[in-house]
Amino acid sequence: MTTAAAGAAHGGATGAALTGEGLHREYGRGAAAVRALRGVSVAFAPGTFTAVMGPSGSGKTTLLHCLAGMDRPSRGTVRWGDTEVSGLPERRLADLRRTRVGFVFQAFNLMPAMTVAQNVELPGRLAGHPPERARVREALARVGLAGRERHRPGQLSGGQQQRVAIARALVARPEVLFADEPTGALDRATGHDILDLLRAGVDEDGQTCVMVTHDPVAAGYADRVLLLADGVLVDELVRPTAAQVGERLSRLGG
Ligand SMILES: Nc1ncnc2c1ncn2[C@@H]1O[C@H](COP(=O)(O)OP(=O)(O)OP(=O)(O)O)[C@@H](O)[C@H]1O
Repeated sequence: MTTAAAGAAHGGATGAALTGEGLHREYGRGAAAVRALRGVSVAFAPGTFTAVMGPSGSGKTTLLHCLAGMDRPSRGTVRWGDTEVSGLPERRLADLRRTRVGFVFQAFNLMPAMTVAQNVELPGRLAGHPPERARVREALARVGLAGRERHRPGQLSGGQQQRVAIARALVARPEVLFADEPTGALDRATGHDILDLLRAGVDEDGQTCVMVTHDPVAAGYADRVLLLADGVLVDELVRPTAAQVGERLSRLGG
């Protein structure tokens, strides 16, 4: 399957892999209320890599969590392909989340007492659907960790641990991979390896990837950069250089 065909297979009627429409997210009430998102509408085409940037507190993580079904918008809708997920009951949402989206965090969030293979299997096992051994091996090979199945996270470098986390996120073959500062805990060279890996997933497998980052160089790996300020989408840059991103970001005070 070509990248375009793989991507199209993941899209909904609108052609988008993921859409957020009129997203608002308020925390707290009354005078103490924080309006983290104030009407964000955005669509992500299948097989594209998008970076979300903006000053600290602009709502990047809140947006990612709402789009990934880890948090619920106060208003607005989220769709994965054609499926509207923002109004689903928690259990149904949890089931869908397990198969349709993957999430990678800055802190790799691996279980130190478990082997690499057990970590990759864990989300499926907890949900009562452990992935087949061959799938786990394949996911680890895809991130360059073939043969490391029996190692413990503590025996791996930070970059290798993040690769395990990516394999864990990809083993269920999700339509969208979300990453929140995936290189934030890594040195620059290791960070580039991880970004190369995310980029290859998009180019070679048709993966749709949405990544929050503070780093203009990391954003330079994306096809598109969304800029948030004060809970509002203020700009969109297509295939920007790191210098363009840095310049635009500094104008926003980021
Ligand atoms: N659980 C919460 N309760 C109350 N306020 C929250 C909560 N989570 C986030 N906020 C507030 O919502 C706003 C947006 O936060 P968010 O973490 O989405 O921003 P961000 O752009 O990801 O920030 P950073 O770059 O610093 O990680 C901030 O003002 C934050 O303090």
